[in-house]
Amino acid sequence: MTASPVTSPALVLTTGEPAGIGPELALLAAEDWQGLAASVVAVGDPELLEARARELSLSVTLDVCTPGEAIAPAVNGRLPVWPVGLRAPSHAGRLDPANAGYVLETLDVAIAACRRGQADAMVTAPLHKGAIIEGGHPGFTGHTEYLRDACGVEEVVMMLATERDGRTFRVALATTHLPLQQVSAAITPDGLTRVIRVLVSELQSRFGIEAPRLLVCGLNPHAGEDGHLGREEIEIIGPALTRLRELGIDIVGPLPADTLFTPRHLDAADAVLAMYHDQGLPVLKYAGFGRAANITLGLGMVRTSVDHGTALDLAGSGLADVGSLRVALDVARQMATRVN
Ligand SMILES: NC(=O)c1ccc[n+]([C@@H]2O[C@H](COP(=O)([O-])OP(=O)(O)OC[C@H]3O[C@@H](n4cnc5c(N)ncnc54)[C@H](O)[C@@H]3O)[C@@H](O)[C@H]2O)c1
Ligand SMILES: N[C@H](C(=O)O)[C@H](O)COP(=O)(O)O
Repeated sequence: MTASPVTSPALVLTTGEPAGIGPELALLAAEDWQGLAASVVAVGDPELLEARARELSLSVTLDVCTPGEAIAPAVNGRLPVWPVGLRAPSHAGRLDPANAGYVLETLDVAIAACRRGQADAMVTAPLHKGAIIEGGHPGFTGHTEYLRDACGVEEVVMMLATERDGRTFRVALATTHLPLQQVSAAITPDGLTRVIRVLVSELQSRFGIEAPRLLVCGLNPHAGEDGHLGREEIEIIGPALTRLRELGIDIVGPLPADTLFTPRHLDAADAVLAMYHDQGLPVLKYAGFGRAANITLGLGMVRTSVDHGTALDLAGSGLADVGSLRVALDVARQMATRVN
């Protein structure tokens, strides 16, 4: 059955780590939605949000409502909220792992709303992974993996996107949140094949790119220097890409990562696949920090997030930049408008 396009999607926005900048960014976005053609509801503790609005003299009225009510179109100066109660009092800049369950509950509420079709997309403000782990969830590594498990899918892909010289610059990751020491072992032919299939399929269905061209990074310096500086390119990455090319996927690589991120290569590509977090994301964030969105592909629903973390050093100061949250909201709106 062909899905019908949604013209003004409903977005559910989780407000993230309560001691971080997430709550104030949700309020800042709501002060002026900048014409966002969507309905939006935030998920979080209303008293916390009220307190942050007061402390920062933000002119936002909270409308506390329940998930039973329809999500209302975004109106400047108003923030509808589905209430979730803090587990412990929260102070800007001071983490308390006792609130780990609160943060995860906000995610569960948003996931449930998307899965039952009440929301068309979820947008997440930053959480603090360490606080969740210390709060009794030792296996937690990030939204991406939590959402993968909650949605019951085998593979998801983290992709960050920003605008660069009038084009969209996208960087996806073959591996996400794991120690560097474990990266090489985590790169397998099957894993790479699954990641690239998800990436290609979602670039087609969610972004309307009929035949995406991918650039794939090598893992080692100079893509292994013909095996003299590492053999993953010869034994794992290269053969996996060859098989995918035989299936008709347009892939270039493995290329040396140090020179892949130059206009000559990037201008002809729809996305870059980096082998690990800090191979790809520093480049993307250098190009567009504060103007990028983090997108989880392969969930069967739309999820976007900001390009930054909890910024505990800025929480409560009013100095945090709301730019990336605005981009994350708008990318979610666009994705939910294209496919639902
Ligand atoms: N989407 C997410 O949930 C997400 C994304 C990235 C990091 N994190 C988590 O956030 C926590 C802190 O991570 P970190 O310290 O590496 O990165 P961070 O992004 O919180 O902070 C890095 C630097 O960027 C600045 N910064 C961040 N957001 C900003 C904003 N909106 N405006 C202006 N300056 C901003 C901070 O002040 C700090 O100097 C970690 O637990 C990390 O895992 C979460
Ligand atoms: N890797 C992300 C970044 O650097 O922006 C960040 O840690 C958030 O990841 P999740 O969306 O999985 O929490």
